[in-house]
Amino acid sequence: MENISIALPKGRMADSAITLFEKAGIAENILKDISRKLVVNDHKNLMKFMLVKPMDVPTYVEHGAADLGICGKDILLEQKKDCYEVLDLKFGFCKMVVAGPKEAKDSFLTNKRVATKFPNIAEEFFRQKGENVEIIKLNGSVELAPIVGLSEVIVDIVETGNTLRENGLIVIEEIFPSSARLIVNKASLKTKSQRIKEIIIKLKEVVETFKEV
Ligand SMILES: Nc1ncnc2c1ncn2[C@@H]1O[C@H](COP(=O)(O)OP(=O)(O)OP(=O)(O)O)[C@@H](O)[C@H]1O
Ligand SMILES: O=P(O)(O)OC[C@H]1O[C@H](OP(=O)(O)OP(=O)(O)O)[C@H](O)[C@@H]1O
Repeated sequence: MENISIALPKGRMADSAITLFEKAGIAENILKDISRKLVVNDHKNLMKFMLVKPMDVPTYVEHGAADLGICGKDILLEQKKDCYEVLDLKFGFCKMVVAGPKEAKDSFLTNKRVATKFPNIAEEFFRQKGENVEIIKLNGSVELAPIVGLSEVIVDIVETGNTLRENGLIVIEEIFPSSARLIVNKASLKTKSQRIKEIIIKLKEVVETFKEV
């Protein structure tokens, strides 16, 4: 039987991703060992789990350092890496939006400045609308940008809307909904086809069971 390696996202998606594999019976108890250790081997099931930054998951999978990975649809659309997206895992729900102060909704600005962690998504969104914008790449706390005059609007993730509210911003336009996805290395799907398909089927069963509850 071949060894299978899986890149899981650190951060807010980690618990749900780990629980999913445990519920599917793919990894038993092994994942509780993940704390500061970045790779955990389940020798019994010939599985290797690695914990990486969410933004790095597609890189590990594209290069084949991981056969499978879990990350948000937002990251897949931003990076457009060369791997297969095979399953919507139905957690990590959020929305990609354009947001800003109320005034920004009503005014049409030329050469608007857009602060974002997602420069490619933002660029493509405004290009399709025929709007000329300047993209300002940030790595976090994006809601600060319009407050301090770094940008007129932002393109960012919204879930509860609390961060926008607390910073006096509103949603101006929705771009797309996002949730966690299972991705697969293209070559692995051919060379380790049987094991990978078994894993996909087991995860799908868990995802569908949760949906019915
Ligand atoms: N507020 C949120 N609520 C629900 N899902 C979110 C939220 N923010 C982000 N997500 C989803 O979870 C994924 C991982 O987000 P997380 O904040 O853990 O990592 P990150 O954005 O790369 O930040 P960091 O730089 O802190 O690692 C995102 O790609 C997105 O799909
Ligand atoms: O609608 P809410 O439920 O308030 O969630 C939205 C916030 O969550 C994410 O930020 P994160 O917590 O990842 O921090 P960051 O600013 O460092 O990216 C996102 O970028 C928003 O800022």
